[in-house]
Amino acid sequence: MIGRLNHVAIAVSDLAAATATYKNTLGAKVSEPESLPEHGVTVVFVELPNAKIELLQPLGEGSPIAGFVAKNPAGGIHHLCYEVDDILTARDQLKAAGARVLGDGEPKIGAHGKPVLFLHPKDFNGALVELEQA
Ligand SMILES: C[C@@H](C(=O)O)C(=O)SCCNC(=O)CCNC(=O)[C@H](O)C(C)(C)COP(=O)(O)OP(=O)(O)OC[C@H]1O[C@@H](n2cnc3c(N)ncnc32)[C@H](O)[C@@H]1OP(=O)(O)O
Ligand SMILES: [Co+2]
Repeated sequence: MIGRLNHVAIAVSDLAAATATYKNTLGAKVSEPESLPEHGVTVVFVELPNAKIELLQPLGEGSPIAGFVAKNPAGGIHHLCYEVDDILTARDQLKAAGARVLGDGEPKIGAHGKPVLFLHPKDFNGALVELEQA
């Protein structure tokens, strides 16, 4: 069902500092920051030849990553995003298999303008999974 790895997300408390590390120390190509209030995050994408790294900073009240950043003040790997051909078919198969789809179960438009869903980390070996429609 899952296809390409789209991105690995790293949650941080200081997005500007993390962006500078990727740009200046690791020599990567980085995007401008983008605020996504409906996701409670501000994101910067690091463009690698074969995938992206998504740097995330909490945005606003009730950010879904606030607890994670509080527990990991130095930052930490937050989720893996896999591409799927049809997000609703994937969701329904995963629900039937007993996986917990987070939120209200309806896809939201993600950072790339495509529908995304999240799956509970405890159902996937401790790793939060994002699905993005290819
Ligand atoms: C823009 C978009 C895009 O790319 O297009 C994005 O990525 S937006 C990216 C931001 N949006 C999301 O992450 C949306 C989906 N995420 C969520 O709904 C939330 O982050 C949850 C996954 C439910 C976790 O929320 P929260 O930490 O507040 O809940 P909690 O404290 O009850 O945590 C429940 C248990 O899960 C663990 N836990 C929490 N976050 C985790 C993570 N990222 N990876 C692995 N485990 C994690 C906690 O340590 C705890 O374990 P113990 O019980 O063992 O202590
Ligand atoms: Co993501």
